[in-house]
Amino acid sequence: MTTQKKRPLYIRYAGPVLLETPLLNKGSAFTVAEKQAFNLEGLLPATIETINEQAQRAYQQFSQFNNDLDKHIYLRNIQDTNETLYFKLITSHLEEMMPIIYTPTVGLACQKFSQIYRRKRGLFVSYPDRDRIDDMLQNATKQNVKVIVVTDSERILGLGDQGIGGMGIPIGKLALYSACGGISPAYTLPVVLDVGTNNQELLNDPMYMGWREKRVSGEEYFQFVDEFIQAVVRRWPKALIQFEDFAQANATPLLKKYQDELCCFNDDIQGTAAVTVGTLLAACHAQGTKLRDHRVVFVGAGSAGCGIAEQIVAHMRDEGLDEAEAISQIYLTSSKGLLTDDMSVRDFQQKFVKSKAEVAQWSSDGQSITLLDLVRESKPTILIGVSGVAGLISEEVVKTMFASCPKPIILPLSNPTSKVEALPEDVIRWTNGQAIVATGSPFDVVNYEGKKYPIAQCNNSYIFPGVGLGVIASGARRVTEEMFMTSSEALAECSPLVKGESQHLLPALSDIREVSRYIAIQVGLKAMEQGVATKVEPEVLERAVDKNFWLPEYREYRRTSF
Ligand SMILES: NC(=O)c1ccc[n+]([C@@H]2O[C@H](COP(=O)([O-])OP(=O)(O)OC[C@H]3O[C@@H](n4cnc5c(N)ncnc54)[C@H](O)[C@@H]3O)[C@@H](O)[C@H]2O)c1
Ligand SMILES: O=C(O)C[C@H](O)C(=O)O
Ligand SMILES: [Mg+2]
Repeated sequence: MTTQKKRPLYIRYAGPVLLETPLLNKGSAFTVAEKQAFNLEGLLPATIETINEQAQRAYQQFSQFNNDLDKHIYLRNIQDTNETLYFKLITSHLEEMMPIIYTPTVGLACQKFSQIYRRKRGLFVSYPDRDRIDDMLQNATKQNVKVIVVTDSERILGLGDQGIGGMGIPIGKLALYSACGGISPAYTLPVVLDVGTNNQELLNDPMYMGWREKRVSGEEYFQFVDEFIQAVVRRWPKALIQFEDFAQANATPLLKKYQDELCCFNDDIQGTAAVTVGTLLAACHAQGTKLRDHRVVFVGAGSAGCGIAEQIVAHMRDEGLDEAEAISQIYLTSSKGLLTDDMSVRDFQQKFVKSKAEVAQWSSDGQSITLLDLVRESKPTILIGVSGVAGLISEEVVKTMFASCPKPIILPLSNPTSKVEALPEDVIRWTNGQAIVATGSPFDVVNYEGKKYPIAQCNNSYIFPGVGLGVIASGARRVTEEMFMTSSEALAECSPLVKGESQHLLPALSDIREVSRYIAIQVGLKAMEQGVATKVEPEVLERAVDKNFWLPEYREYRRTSF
């Protein structure tokens, strides 16, 4: 990545207001000349520090907290007072701090959102204020918004309905847009749509800060979301909108409604599919297999499960199977067992249901076909957990799979850590060290019989920052399925295992910015090929990626004349 000296910024704030503006505040790094020009004399200690010195102090303070939620609160406080320093700090310690600002700690921060609330960040768009959404967007502290992450908080990770507490997720995702995808925090806006909550604990909690009503649903809900979307289109017509952590019943309908009309995507459906297929492509490469050689069982048939299944089908087709053959190798289970044609299922699950007549004899109790029945009978080579339920991938399930598959690929992807379908160390032990394992939340290396097994974090955070950068740099007006497929392939190409560099399935976090840049260029090229980009020259795209890649360094300030 090339770094260029940035032009000075012309600033119209001064004095305490400048110090209270997180995008502009430099704290002890204001120079003598700036202190004079911006009425800061006397407001700061005498020593002028570099951003590295500031980050050193902040890291020392961070290290003094001994629980992750306190560390999270501390980092969020830096983010709300000095965004440049925040990104300097977290990008210098990404491996240590990503689990604090993002999954899994962000889950707890969402659950405790009203209790730990400190300062404003993002937009709270509440249902009772629905006739004033345009005004709210005018109030946003960011004027030139390029990426919005929006949630209605109904399915926060595997933790269910968190009311306005779900705001923690858009904040965390957008922090990664800047830290991993180089998108300036000046361009990002986290939004929570407050349509009430069905979480009775929150409704009973006197501290709860959201609209204290049951969730709005049905037509009124979709109309409200549409009012928000149309207001965004009026204010920032080119902004990329990422839908995040919507419940299963709304996630797919919203995506279908808007994906051909706006520049938008659903991260849980499409981002998750892309990172999972990227991980599977890397695993296949390690085994010398193709995706089309595999039989895949899903534990969970919701947004993530069906999104991944669709993209696996698309890749199997690219590898020569026809659609029906590809679908026949994929099995989805919900809490009622294998999806079969005698069940009532959602539209997006329909194509994956199996004929009950053909599989009825698989059932051991003559009724539903449980996960164990399915694994015993279908003999999968890949098992993917996206249920949000801890422990579903049991010892018996794994050992049954292993009995007919000597090199199983097992991905317990549910977040946060407390919801993981199986612990990696157990899976490694139950398969005598033969399984390839990746999880959604971060896990330590597993030591088994003297050997070390690194556990890849198969999380959509490997995908959305690069996709976002590619969309911005190419000026894409839509985010297509093919752009996501390209992002999976680009991620797999960056796998250290594929490159023969190490046993790691996915790249190290220390390389994530280079990986995002590579994904961005491939995604931008795909957008051009498909005619949805405004830039059309590959060299122009590469330059735009580098030009858009924001790095956390202070810029020189000059005073605007009023
Ligand atoms: N690693 C990642 O990047 C990533 C991305 C997206 C989602 N996820 C995780 O995946 C989980 C599910 O997300 P989603 O958006 O698909 O949710 P969802 O609510 O749309 O789907 C959950 C599915 O699990 C099924 N389920 C519930 N109990 C079950 C049981 N006992 N047996 C089998 N299936 C059961 C439900 O029927 C449903 O089909 C969450 O925990 C989320 O954190 C991880
Ligand atoms: O937020 C994450 O860590 C991944 C994913 O979007 C999820 O909902 O679990
Ligand atoms: Mg999510």
